[in-house]
Amino acid sequence: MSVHNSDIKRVTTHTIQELKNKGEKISALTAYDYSMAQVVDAAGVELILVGDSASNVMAGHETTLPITLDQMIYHASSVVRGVKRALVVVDLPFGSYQGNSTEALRSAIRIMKESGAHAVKMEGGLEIKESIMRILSAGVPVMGHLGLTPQSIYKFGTYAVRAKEEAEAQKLIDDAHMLESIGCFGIVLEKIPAALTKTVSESLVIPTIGIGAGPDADGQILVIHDLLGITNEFKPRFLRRYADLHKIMTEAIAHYVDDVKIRDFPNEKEAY
Ligand SMILES: Nc1nc(=O)c2c([nH]1)NC[C@@H]1CN(c3ccc(C(=O)N[C@@H](CCC(=O)O)C(=O)O)cc3)CN21
Ligand SMILES: CC(C)C(=O)C(=O)O
Ligand SMILES: [Mg+2]
Repeated sequence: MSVHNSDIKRVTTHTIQELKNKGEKISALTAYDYSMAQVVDAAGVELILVGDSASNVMAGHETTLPITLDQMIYHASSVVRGVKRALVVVDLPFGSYQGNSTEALRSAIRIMKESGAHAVKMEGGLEIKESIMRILSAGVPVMGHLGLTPQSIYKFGTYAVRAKEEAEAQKLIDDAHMLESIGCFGIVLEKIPAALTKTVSESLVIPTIGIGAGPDADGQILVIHDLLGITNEFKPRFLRRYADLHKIMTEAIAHYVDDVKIRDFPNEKEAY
């Protein structure tokens, strides 16, 4: 091995800030396992999110609510082992931080200690301010998440665009400034009008990372299985599919089945 981990310049929360300062857009994607994290990291993505979307994509649940802190730690530790360069951020799952700030701090510390990740992400604004402050005080970088917050789906009822109304837009702007003022290093903005993303991103020092939030966020994030076209049914307007792996994987597997059936696999060269 000529290249050791220590030879690679790691992305930190400061690197992410410098990208915004330079006017360079930030690329982010999710990953939930070691093999996918290796590919995503080596392809040059700066921020890898171990999203609670693992609840949907990995476990097949309808919502992000069922995934547990232990399960998030399992996914996060697997991702960390596959990453040499990117900043690894982990979603605090539903129920692990909304109760009180002591429980929130305990959850964040478990993620940092048991997975080796570099930061946590939490959904919400003023409602969770005390919890975010406790975690930041412990030296754990925190990323905010405003707009469509899937852990609150049963409060809102739909996955429709958020903050179209003036009052909700103003609350989002206030929450974003509050998150910056207490020391969050970035904020995910999910499924809000592009004009609101522009306003928020231009008035904040810290970077915004958008999903369904238009072109003016300081960075973009997608779920990796959506980008690769593995999730076949999920086709919201904001998604661009860069490959049709669902088709490629299905054809490859069907070809294998055929080869087994016709006794072509394994052949002499593949046997001992
Ligand atoms: N595979 C996957 N990709 C994601 O981006 C994702 C997850 N799972 N799970 C957690 C959250 C949920 N997210 C979502 C969920 C639904 C829409 C959405 O636009 N759904 C409908 C429209 C619903 C409506 O307008 O009421 C759609 O067009 O598919 C967007 C983001 C984003 N996250
Ligand atoms: C969609 C992103 C921002 C997320 O929170 C997740 O994947 O869980
Ligand atoms: Mg999430």
